[in-house]
Amino acid sequence: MDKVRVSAVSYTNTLPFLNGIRQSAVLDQIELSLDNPSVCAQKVIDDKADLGIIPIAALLSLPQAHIITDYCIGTEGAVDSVFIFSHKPIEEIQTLYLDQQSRTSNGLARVLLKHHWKRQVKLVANIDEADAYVLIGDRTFGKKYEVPYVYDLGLTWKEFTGLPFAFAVWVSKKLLPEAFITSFNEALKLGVSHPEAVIPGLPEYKDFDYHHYLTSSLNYHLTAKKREAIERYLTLLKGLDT
Ligand SMILES: C=C(O[C@@H]1C=C(C(=O)O)C=C[C@H]1O)C(=O)O
Repeated sequence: MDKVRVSAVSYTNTLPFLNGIRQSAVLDQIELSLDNPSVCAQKVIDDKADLGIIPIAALLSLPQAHIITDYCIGTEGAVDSVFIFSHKPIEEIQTLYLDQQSRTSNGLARVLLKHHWKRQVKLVANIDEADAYVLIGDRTFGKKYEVPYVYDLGLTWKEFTGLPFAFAVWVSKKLLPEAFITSFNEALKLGVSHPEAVIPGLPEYKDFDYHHYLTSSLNYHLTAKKREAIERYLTLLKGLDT
């Protein structure tokens, strides 16, 4: 079998998965690249990767997608790395700047603004012109104490729907061999069973607790409730364009 080209997210949230993969024999069967989430999605869409952990928003562009593992980048509430940061209270914002590295959270911000906060905002191409902006991943670490108004989108989704959330799932366009899928899933299982193992050596951020982030804020299990959340989110996202 040719090596399976895998695109994984280059953020701290994915390190537990990578740790499991690196301890597994499946490592020899893959060619790994690390990309921001938007690029992960594009690589799978363009057949430049066979498997990726891709933003769920991109599932709308991948009708033939197979979600192939029991794991995701998810949360049961506050995720602590997906935010709308704002100069004003959310009730007053008129303009929003989206994160160029994100697909899911950009959509989530738009869904929540419309349906939860009942706001109509204009998307702007320049962050300096925006009342508020979406930011995801490591670039948010420690920043929530520096910005006047901060909205955690995992928490807001939970308040809106009562559901947990999955931001990204492992997806292939073509069905991969069963034996490979089993080994890959086992490797991920190993990695997420000790998420705190990746902490030593990570850069420190003021006011940011990796242990809490990796073991409590993030939740890697793709449960039935998270699958329900994905369906709900995709329906709401599709409705935004009509
Ligand atoms: C929790 C996160 O989940 C992510 C958010 C994504 C998105 O908005 O498209 C995609 C993958 C994940 O990295 C995060 O990046 O902080």
